[in-house]
Amino acid sequence: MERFLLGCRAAVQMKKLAQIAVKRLAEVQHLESRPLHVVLGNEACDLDSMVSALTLAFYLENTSESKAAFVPVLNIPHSELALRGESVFLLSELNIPESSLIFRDEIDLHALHQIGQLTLTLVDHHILPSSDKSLENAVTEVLDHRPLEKQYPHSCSVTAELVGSCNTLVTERILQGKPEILDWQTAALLHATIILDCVNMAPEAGKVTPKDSKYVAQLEALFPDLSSRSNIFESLQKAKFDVSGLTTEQMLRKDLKTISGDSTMLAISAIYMDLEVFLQRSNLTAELDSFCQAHGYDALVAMTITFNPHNEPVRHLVVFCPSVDLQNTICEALEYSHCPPLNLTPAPTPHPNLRAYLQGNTLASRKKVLPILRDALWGGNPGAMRTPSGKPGSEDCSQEQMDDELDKTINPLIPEMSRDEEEPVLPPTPMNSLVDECPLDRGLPKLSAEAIFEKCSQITIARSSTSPPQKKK
Ligand SMILES: Nc1ncnc2c1ncn2[C@@H]1O[C@H](COP(=O)(O)OP(=O)(O)OP(=O)(O)OP(=O)(O)O)[C@@H](O)[C@H]1O
Ligand SMILES: [Mn+2]
Ligand SMILES: [Mn+2]
Repeated sequence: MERFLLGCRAAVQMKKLAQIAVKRLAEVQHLESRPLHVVLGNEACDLDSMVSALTLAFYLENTSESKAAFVPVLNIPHSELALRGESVFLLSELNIPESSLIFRDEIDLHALHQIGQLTLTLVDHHILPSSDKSLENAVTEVLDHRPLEKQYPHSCSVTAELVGSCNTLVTERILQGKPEILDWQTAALLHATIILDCVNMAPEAGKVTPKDSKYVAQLEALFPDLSSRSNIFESLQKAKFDVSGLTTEQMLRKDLKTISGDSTMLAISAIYMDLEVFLQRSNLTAELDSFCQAHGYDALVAMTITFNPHNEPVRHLVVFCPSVDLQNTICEALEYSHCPPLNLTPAPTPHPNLRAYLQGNTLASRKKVLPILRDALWGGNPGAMRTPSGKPGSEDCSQEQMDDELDKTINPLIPEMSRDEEEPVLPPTPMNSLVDECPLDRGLPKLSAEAIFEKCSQITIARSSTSPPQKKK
């Protein structure tokens, strides 16, 4: 009897499995017929890029009439997520499994584009690196928070607004479009990212704008049990700046952008440590040299940032370049830049291939330094500078821009200086980085459409199964 009963059970189990398989097959076939609309962040894949891709794809999937399947793709290899401590921390705090995410080395965008199954929304950037140039005509939407450096056809919807965080623009889109889809987990992702990008909404950091503050307040009004801003900022900042255990190569890759001139490729890495500590790293020059050789970079600019006892940023610039001529071109461009002036003071270094400076203008982050370097690579004449679209970009600095720069540098020092109320305090004009080399040419995709479907359904399951997750103990 027992054998008979076990047989019945097996038959029923098999039946159930067969039904699931048929259902899955139907779903996959359905997906197979649905083109993919990928929401893609930038190649540095900082928290702003990751979260704006996740949340905008979520919004589009829940509101769009298009029959496309909307999928967020993190524009880095899966293996590189671990270098982004703040992202790993936030995903774990919000119970979003890393396995539910889709990374650039797990999906072949070019192959999908070739069979006409791809449309793209770019978030937190709007210029594709040369290795992705052929994807340009798949771009149907841009959502970015730096000045536009490239025109897209009218059929492409472009939102570019100089706010502190791209996620402010995503939050605005959701709250104006379909606020009811916003769940606690998605709100927490948006809220935390805007707070980190805007340095805890501190005006003296020069990032936050009225729109960032407005939407952080709206998220808090809708979800009063979101964590406190200082808790969020401190834990994300700590995770972001924790570079313990990273090799020099990993530190260089952790927050990297690249630009290219005629035949020159330059990497710019944000380094979250003090200059002195960085220069004392063992074998530094050899490490920098092999990093550049391995990736075909002709020079590397490391932008270090730490904080003094008053918690103010201290910035240094390090220029590594074996070619004396190119090193002089880069250093002169940085030293003589006036838009913005970097106020550089040379600092001692252990090696002739290395030049270092203390950067007096502590508001000038990579968004400001990158255009100076790009001009230098294009022959130092802003008019000659070419954005990837081949259009000359104007890097000339108008008088009011220079006054504006001066303003930004002086204002935080004299808080009582009245700000023109209706004039919103804009963050330093972030410039898009002309990423030339996509650091992701790592061979063919590993996921078929079914596996992508599997991942997407995991995301759905992960989302639907979570009420506001209890904070981890
Ligand atoms: N004033 C500050 N106080 C505390 N933390 C600060 C302050 N300014 C920056 N940070 C922290 O350092 C990280 C890097 O900031 P950044 O160098 O200004 O650059 P960014 O990442 O905001 O923007 P970029 O100019 O690099 O543009 P992208 O190329 O990244 O698009 C900040 O995240 C903050 O934690
Ligand atoms: Mn951003
Ligand atoms: Mn950055």
